[in-house]
Amino acid sequence: MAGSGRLALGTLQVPGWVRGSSPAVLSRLRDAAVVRPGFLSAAEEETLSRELEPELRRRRYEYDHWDAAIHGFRETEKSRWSEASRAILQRVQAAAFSPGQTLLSPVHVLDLEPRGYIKPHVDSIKFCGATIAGLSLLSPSVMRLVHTQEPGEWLELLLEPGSLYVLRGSARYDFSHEILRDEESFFGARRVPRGRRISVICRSLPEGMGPEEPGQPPPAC
Ligand SMILES: O=C(O)CCC(=O)C(=O)O
Ligand SMILES: [Fe+2]
Ligand SMILES: [Mn+2]
Repeated sequence: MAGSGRLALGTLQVPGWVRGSSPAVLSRLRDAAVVRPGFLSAAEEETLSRELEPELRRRRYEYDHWDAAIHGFRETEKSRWSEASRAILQRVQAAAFSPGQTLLSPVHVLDLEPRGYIKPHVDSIKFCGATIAGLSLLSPSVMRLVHTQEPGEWLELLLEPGSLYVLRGSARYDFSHEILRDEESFFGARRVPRGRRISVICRSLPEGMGPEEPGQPPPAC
């Protein structure tokens, strides 16, 4: 629907950037899988990509063995940020996490090349808490969530550059998430051509884990 960006499904208002297998799933995950398009201003997108580019460029894209979750990527765990980027990350924290949640302190930065993609996985419950929040830069992509016990239950999120997504609770624990490869990158009938995509991902620590002893998150966390 032009203008409102929302589609009425019965009484349920579904934003134009979320699709699901049924109104029941959409309704159930309404607060658990959230996308905020345009969360970043153009200037903020520029701030982040400018800061990340030199660090990422030093690394090589990896094409891991057959069972790895992520293909065609390079990544870094970043602890030191410019003041401007810290302000952006503070906004992510305020928008996605509750005051009681402690965040994993290095922020995960993932650079997917145009052919790169992420296979379905659930982030390790040992190292990551109930909330995952990600900023997308450069290229749009489609994130698909599939229920781990009921494969007919799914949700798709359209992640435009500058958007923020949040997965929490059931969307984080009961559904796998993946980023579709270019050949499969459709949001319904709409083709979403994949270019290089950078994501900046904040995660809460598992409950009961203090910030001093976060352990070493595995690469797929
Ligand atoms: O790139 C993203 O937004 C998600 C990355 C992801 O799923 C992970 O690193 O576990
Ligand atoms: Fe993940
Ligand atoms: Mn990861």
